[in-house]
Amino acid sequence: MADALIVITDCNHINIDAEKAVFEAAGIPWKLFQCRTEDDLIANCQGAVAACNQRAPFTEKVFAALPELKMVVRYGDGVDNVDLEAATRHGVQVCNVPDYGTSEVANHALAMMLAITRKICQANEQVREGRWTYREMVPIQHLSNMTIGVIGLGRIGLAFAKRVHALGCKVIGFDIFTEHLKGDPESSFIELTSEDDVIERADLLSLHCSLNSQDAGLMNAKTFAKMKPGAMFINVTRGGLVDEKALADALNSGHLSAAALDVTAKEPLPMDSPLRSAPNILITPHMAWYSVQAESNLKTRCAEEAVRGFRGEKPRNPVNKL
Ligand SMILES: NC(=O)c1ccc[n+]([C@@H]2O[C@H](COP(=O)([O-])OP(=O)(O)OC[C@H]3O[C@@H](n4cnc5c(N)ncnc54)[C@H](O)[C@@H]3O)[C@@H](O)[C@H]2O)c1
Ligand SMILES: O=C(O)[C@H](O)[C@H](O)COP(=O)(O)O
Repeated sequence: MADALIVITDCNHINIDAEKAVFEAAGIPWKLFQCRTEDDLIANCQGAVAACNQRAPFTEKVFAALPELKMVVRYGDGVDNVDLEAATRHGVQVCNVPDYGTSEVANHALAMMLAITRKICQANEQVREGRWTYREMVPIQHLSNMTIGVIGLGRIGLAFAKRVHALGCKVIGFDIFTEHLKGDPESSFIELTSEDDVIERADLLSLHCSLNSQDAGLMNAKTFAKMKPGAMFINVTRGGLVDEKALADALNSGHLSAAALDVTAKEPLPMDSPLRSAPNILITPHMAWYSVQAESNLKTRCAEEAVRGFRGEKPRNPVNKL
């Protein structure tokens, strides 16, 4: 039997100094791998009691092959790469690190909104190419004339809504749960309505809902067609929420005037993705969460949770109920 340890299953951060400090202070043996597949996880994680995980897929097959595993902690917020039902069946506690970078992601979505509404990237390209005129950028609308639609009003969606409200925009929103918003004076500026109404009335639609299997393809040819002609679209949440071919078609036809994505269905974005040749699209490499402080907060908290899992202590941020 392999010795008990904590594994980092995969991690593309600049370094793992924060985790190393936490594990060494706790006196717990640990190893770093760069697993991509189920088989990588099964081969490398024997003996692991707790795992820090970035993107590698924890599935039924993986849990069944790792009987000593008691906890998986995601480096991040979303847990869509972990089969929660399978984890629960195998008695594995899944945890995440919520709110390590809420303001970073909301700020990134806001930066994307300002860039696409003010046509900053096109203007920059044009100046570099030697042209000095605003004529190729017309029209640009006054921001406070815009209605911003927000789907998903959790931590990040709400933080984004507050930012755009401060700019004078009208905010309409939809969430499958709204209990936390009722009677909250800080979010009373949001007009809560149906998902369809948000999609149909928004001049700019921004997704902030978590990805559940039933939400896959939430934005598809049908829902993009419902959006106003000339509307804009932002997704900093998960690429799986969007049919990317349908988004490229909506941009190519001019039905949508612009889009900005921080996440794509497959990451890195495949070289043959139709999004690469679509017009008026801004794409960043799943970096909305990043700041020096958010990264350090994320890594330390992820490692501390894994130590609690290793020791059989109560987790701080459980996602599934055992
Ligand atoms: N790009 C990045 O770097 C980055 C960083 C952090 C988080 N994220 C993504 O952002 C998501 C949201 O993060 P959060 O901290 O705000 O989470 P959260 O749990 O606070 O909010 C998610 C909200 O979405 C709602 N929701 C779920 N399904 C929905 C649906 N079909 N329609 C409408 N609302 C729905 C939930 O009720 C909840 O209020 C995460 O799940 C993650 O996928 C991305
Ligand atoms: O660790 C990272 O690279 C990011 O924090 C992480 O992958 C982003 O995950 P999210 O918070 O979007 O679930």
